[in-house]
Amino acid sequence: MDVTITPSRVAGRARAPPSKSYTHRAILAAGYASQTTVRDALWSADTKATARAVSLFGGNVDRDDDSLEVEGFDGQPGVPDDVIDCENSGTTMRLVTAAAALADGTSVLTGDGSLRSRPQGPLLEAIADLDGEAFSTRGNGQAPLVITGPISGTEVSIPGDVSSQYITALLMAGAVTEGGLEIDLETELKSAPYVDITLEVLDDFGVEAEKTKTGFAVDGGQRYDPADGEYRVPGDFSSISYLLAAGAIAGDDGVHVEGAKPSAQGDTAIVEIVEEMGADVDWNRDEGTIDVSATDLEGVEVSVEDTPDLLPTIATLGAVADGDTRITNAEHVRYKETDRVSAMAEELGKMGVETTEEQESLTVHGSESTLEGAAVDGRGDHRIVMALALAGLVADGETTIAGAEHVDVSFPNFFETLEELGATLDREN
Ligand SMILES: O=C(O)C1=C[C@@H](OP(=O)(O)O)[C@@H](O)[C@H](O)C1
Ligand SMILES: C=C(OP(=O)(O)O)C(=O)O
Repeated sequence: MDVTITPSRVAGRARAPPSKSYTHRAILAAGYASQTTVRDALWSADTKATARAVSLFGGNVDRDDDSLEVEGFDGQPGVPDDVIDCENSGTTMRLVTAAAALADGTSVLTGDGSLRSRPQGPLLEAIADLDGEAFSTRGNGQAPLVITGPISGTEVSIPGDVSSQYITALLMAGAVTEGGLEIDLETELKSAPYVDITLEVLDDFGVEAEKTKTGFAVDGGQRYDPADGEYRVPGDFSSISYLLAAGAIAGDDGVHVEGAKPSAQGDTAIVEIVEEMGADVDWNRDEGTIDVSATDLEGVEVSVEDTPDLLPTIATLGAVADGDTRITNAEHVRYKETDRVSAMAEELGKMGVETTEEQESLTVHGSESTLEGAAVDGRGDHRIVMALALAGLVADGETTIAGAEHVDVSFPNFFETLEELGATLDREN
């Protein structure tokens, strides 16, 4: 689907969708448990992939409005009777790989072209070190993956600078092994707040896991058992970043965002970033609301070491701001649905924005006057689509984004939400 954005101002109320990261973990944790109601779940292409995996392991997920009724496989995944298709979801592939290593037999995982080009090697090696069998059919550390369990080892080391999802995966699976797992980090950990999210969800499901001097540890033989059989998902700050950015660049009369209660998400940093760039921002943490309105923005320097998913949003904010916006510690942002560092440099380039790209950083040389409407490519990546849509709000002339349907990965009603805020859009199939 192509979406064409006509330059527009935005105003009014918008609700953030529930967190994708928390929903994935809640669905899989509920899979490890016996029976759980997951409330306010995000039902998107990616979280559906995790739900399908839970079903293939012998559980069942039923949707009832915004709640999911999850019948778990009670700590012991069965051998799937079909290939597990993780589609576009890195989180699903990593978390499910470690779950598959608990089954007494073989599981096969695959995904779409983007997911089949992302790195899985360190997790495969970890499973092999734990006495499971794990290989990439092409021998290149990428899916399709073949995993045979059960694992039996208790100590493993893994790099922390490729994906934190490997650690999340091992912690979630390690809790139901016999001997538990000690995970040593071979490098510094990037995307660290995502492991904090995991520890928070584990705790809410009654599972103990901890940070150690050298990494993380989880005892085995634990039961996933949330209080009252229920878990509630908070709002998604990566998604909120687009709403705040829309308000900061085009919200003269203010945008009011709901669903923004504090949680372990590193991407809450977007509130400070937008404020530092000069927007008027007021976050009422108790109510879970953020009010933002547009002013002239100025370039900033931001490290995305902990917050890789904010890069596309910050790049667009930087394009509109006056002066340079330097986004640093961004190498791991190249291993996402697409290489987002290059994707944002090239697509903003089509809109007349100058950037300087280095292996670990992106500098956007901004100024609102330079943004020109253009035909751009969302690269099959939900975050690139949404960040380019924001640029389209303030460009000179129309911006057409190809592949706009990919917002269904994390923010299925993104374009409806923009329209409700007053943006003028045209969809073409
Ligand atoms: O665990 C998670 O929910 C996620 C972790 C991050 O990935 P990496 O740990 O691979 O950087 C993030 O980019 C992704 O969108 C979601
Ligand atoms: C990178 C992302 O997700 P995943 O790793 O689950 O594909 C994302 O949502 O930006």
